[in-house]
Amino acid sequence: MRTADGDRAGGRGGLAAAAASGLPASAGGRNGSIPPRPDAAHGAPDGEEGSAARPDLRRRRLTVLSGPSGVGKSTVVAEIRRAHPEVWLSVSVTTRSPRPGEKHGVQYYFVDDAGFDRLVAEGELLEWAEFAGNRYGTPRAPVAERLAAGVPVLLEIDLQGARQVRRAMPEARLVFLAPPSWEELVRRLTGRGTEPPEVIERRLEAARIELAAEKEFDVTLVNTSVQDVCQELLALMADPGSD
Ligand SMILES: Nc1ncnc2c1ncn2[C@@H]1O[C@H](COP(=O)(O)OP(=O)(O)OP(=O)(O)O)[C@@H](O)[C@H]1O
Ligand SMILES: Nc1nc2c(ncn2[C@@H]2O[C@H](COP(=O)(O)O)[C@@H](O)[C@H]2O)c(=O)[nH]1
Repeated sequence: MRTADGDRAGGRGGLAAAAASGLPASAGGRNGSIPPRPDAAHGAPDGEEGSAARPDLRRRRLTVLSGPSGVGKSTVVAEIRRAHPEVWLSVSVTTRSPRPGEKHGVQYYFVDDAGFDRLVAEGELLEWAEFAGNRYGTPRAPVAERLAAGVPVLLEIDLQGARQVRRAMPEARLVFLAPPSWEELVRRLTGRGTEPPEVIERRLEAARIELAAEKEFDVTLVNTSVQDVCQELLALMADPGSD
């Protein structure tokens, strides 16, 4: 585990607005609808109602996992989904087409461009970014709901999204997943066999930028073993850290 300087500038982020927002019953997806916004009214998930003398541990329950395409983020997330139901994994919205085996509402909510535009216009996304020709975003309301309930939340998003989360919620812990080597990253991305060569090239271009941004993250985990990374990630999520 490589640990960067965890000190962060800036004040506490607010999610009060997030709690007041949610996804519409249907975002016009190509594969169906997105679940409706939760009905319940939720308090400020960033603990604004809490005492300054008693730090609200919910503030630190948001963990962001980023890293270059092909490093193994989805593999790690799938293992956590399988073995650790106590961790809530955000399901992103994307305009990318499903890969074989991917299911609407499990890996992603697959929407068309108009559906994504609508989510952006209505402020339904906590963050969003364009990556290698497709758009991806994190539905705001479900994250706010889980954080308000004190549930540990994990987002798997790209560097641009991680930067947006850092700005909006400085209390989030940002974890960078690094490959053992550049060669191994290329091997994994190519070996996955899900993208044509030109898309692999775009993703590797983005990977160079993402690798150069490792220092922006609080912690780096090197994905040599999926099991080890899962254990390290779960240990981080269980550790509220210091103020
Ligand atoms: N520790 C590991 N050792 C060897 N292979 C791995 C390891 N972790 C993941 N892989 C393999 O690497 C490939 C890429 O993994 P994965 O799809 O999880 O990457 P990703 O970071 O989610 O990529 P993307 O950002 O493009 O979605 C997969 O074929 C996966 O099985
Ligand atoms: N900013 C965001 N990035 C996201 C989100 N969901 C996934 N991603 C990232 O996109 C790339 C490509 O993913 P792939 O499934 O097409 O291989 C990868 O880095 C993901 O982490 C999101 O909601 N916001």
